[in-house]
Amino acid sequence: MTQNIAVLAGDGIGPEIVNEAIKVLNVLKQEGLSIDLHEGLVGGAAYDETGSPLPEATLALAKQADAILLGAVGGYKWESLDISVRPEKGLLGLRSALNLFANLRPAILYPQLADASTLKPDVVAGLDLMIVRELTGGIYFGQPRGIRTLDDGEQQGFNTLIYRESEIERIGRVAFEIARKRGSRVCSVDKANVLECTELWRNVMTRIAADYPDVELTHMYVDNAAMQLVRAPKQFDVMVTTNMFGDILSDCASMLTGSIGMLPSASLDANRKGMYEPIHGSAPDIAGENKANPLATILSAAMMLRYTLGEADRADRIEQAVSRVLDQGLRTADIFSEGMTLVSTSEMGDAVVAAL
Ligand SMILES: NC(=O)C1=CN([C@@H]2O[C@H](COP(=O)(O)OP(=O)(O)OC[C@H]3O[C@@H](n4cnc5c(N)ncnc54)[C@H](O)[C@@H]3O)[C@@H](O)[C@H]2O)C=CC1
Ligand SMILES: CC(C)CC(=O)C(=O)O
Ligand SMILES: [Mg+2]
Repeated sequence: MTQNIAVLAGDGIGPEIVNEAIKVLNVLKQEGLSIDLHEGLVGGAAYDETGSPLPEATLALAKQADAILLGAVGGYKWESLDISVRPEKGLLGLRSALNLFANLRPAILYPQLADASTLKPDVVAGLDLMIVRELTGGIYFGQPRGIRTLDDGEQQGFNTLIYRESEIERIGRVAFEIARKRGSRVCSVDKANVLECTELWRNVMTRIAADYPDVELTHMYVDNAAMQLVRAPKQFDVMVTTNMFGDILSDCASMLTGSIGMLPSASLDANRKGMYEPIHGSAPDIAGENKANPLATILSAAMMLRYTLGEADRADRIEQAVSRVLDQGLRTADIFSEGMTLVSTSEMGDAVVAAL
């Protein structure tokens, strides 16, 4: 049966990087992968065209699709309108509407990129950690929120960090299940010494750990976790954490692998329907220059094949093709080092296609 993929390229470098992932998917399609790609508008591009960053047509397309491939949203032009990423709008609206609560962000060091990592080669060699980030709750969604004017005329900004036990439990179980297939260790990251909401997070993680006696659970405060990530990242197997902590820690972890342009992600609902996107944003500072790294998006397409489309072998092949291209010494600017060959976004995509 043909599976339908909604392709939402978005803004900034979004269309450039998604274009390269589409090239890769089209090669697989030509050799028998049964998928149809359907493009839709999201973010600033959608706002300019329709007046909404998440038009009804896009939401319907995403809901009907078997999987979604997304580039990135946002940019200077739309920042003041806060339209592209806020809850109920744009990207966060999409994640919420589709109940994509489980965000998997693997940080894997390709050995060829050891010299691009911000850490010393012996500290990162063999790095393979999975950040499991809660994606539809926490402070990015909590109510009340806003900016209000106080009686004395001063403005006050406020947000709410809020989690129900059931929200914590379901993301915790995702992390434990993933750990079972990996190194059997979960580190739950919170700020339970200061924030009651994450004290509950810690309690729930401890409670459900009893159902996974084969998995070791540890807890770590987020400030220490940030430090440990850049000190000795190989101590971690699976990290599970809240929406905002996971957002920040995954950007941090990306640099251990050489660049934020290397980290893919899967955002899954309870049935493993998913949206797949690089962890980075729309990079307006380099948009339109054909120099963004498309590998995170290509690797996100591989995750889509593995997690939602049931095509693990083809996912493996994409990952192997990426590895081969790195073996050839091809590097976009963000992962470039002396002696390597500097390539553009589209040249990198072409090279992955050739390696396939
Ligand atoms: N998932 C999404 O759609 C996200 C959207 N955003 C939005 O993106 C816009 C820019 O946000 P920033 O904070 O600048 O974060 P960003 O991730 O877009 O960029 C941060 C830095 O990383 C670089 N970078 C990012 N992706 C790259 C790639 N593939 N290859 C090479 N270099 C890359 C950029 O050039 C920039 O210097 C904002 O409007 C923000 O709201 C930010 C994060 C995620
Ligand atoms: C709208 C933001 C929460 C997007 C982001 O930074 C991310 O998902 O990594
Ligand atoms: Mg982020």
